[in-house]
Amino acid sequence: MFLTLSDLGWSSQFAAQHAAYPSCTPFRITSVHRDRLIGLNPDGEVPLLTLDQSTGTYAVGDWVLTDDDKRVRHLLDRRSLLHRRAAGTGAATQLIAANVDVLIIVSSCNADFNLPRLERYLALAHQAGCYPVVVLTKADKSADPDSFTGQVQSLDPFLTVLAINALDPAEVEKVLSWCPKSQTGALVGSSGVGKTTLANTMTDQDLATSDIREDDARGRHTTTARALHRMRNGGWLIDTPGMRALRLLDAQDGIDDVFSDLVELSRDCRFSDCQHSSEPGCAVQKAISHGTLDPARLDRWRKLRREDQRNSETVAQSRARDKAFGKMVRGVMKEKKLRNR
Ligand SMILES: Nc1nc2c(ncn2[C@@H]2O[C@H](COP(=O)(O)OP(=O)(O)OP(=O)(O)O)[C@@H](O)[C@H]2O)c(=O)[nH]1
Ligand SMILES: [Zn+2]
Repeated sequence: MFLTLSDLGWSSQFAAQHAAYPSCTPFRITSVHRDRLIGLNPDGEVPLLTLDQSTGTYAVGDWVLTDDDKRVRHLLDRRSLLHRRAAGTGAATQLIAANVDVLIIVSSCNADFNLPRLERYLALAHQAGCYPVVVLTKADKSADPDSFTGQVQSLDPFLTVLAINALDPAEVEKVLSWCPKSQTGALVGSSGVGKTTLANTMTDQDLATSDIREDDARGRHTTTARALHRMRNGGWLIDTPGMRALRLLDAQDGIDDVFSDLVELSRDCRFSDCQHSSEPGCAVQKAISHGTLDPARLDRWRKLRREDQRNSETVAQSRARDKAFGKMVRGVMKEKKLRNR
């Protein structure tokens, strides 16, 4: 199949950056490995090397410019970026995907349905710069799917919300229409909500078995998961293990976008640092007492902001917090011992 650069998501924004380095060749990154990248362009898919042999600053979906030896010379400015805190270790961030146009937030019309979780993903989409589309799967199993879409729509009347049966290609068309030809989508959501089912229907493939076999630097066969998949309609779908474990990071602005009604309200509070609990002149509490604001929404806003602050702490900050906590615990133990004497 012949693909042009624009089929791959190339746009005037990238072309303008390429113009400064006309002798370089553009590639879209389809997977990132420890020592090399895999790039795709109209001539096919090839391994690319970076100048310092590290790949941590690149993400699937990135556009890069290479020299004639297939070495990456330039990383083009991203339209959007999804990242997360690296698992287990301190505060290092891990890039998950770049240049994602549409973040498909998947939940289902059953026990998984959970508004706070949807708000978290919406904040993530806003922060990353992606257009959010909420897809509620298993509509065929629910007696009243409209009640679920209604709840999501109550978060934001302009939000795109689709309730579908992810196994039915005709219904999945509705999702595809929000991620048309040459646009890039990514799926997020909890385990079991139907991401794999949806991804398979969108790509007409069995993604679980679409790994690529290639020879690594030492000539061994390795099997790696392909991360950028072409969809039925000519769009692209990014599916990586990291995508499935996204947490909020530095998402203050994204959270405030999702809770813009609360941000607006708090501008009317008497104190600029109002915590909206029992301060006099609090516009948020006033809205709650007038019944125009659901107090649960205020709780969810607070909780998300706390979660984001905690995830965005630097290593030094989290050590200081642990140290302070240890000190507090030791103090309590000491006091207890003294009392028990
Ligand atoms: N009836 C019905 N079943 C669905 C639908 N979507 C998913 N399923 C079923 O739900 C189960 C879980 O779906 P998966 O696609 O594996 O879920 P997942 O989100 O990929 O889960 P992880 O792989 O754990 O992340 C499978 O048995 C699917 O066949 C739907 O819209 N309708
Ligand atoms: Zn207030």
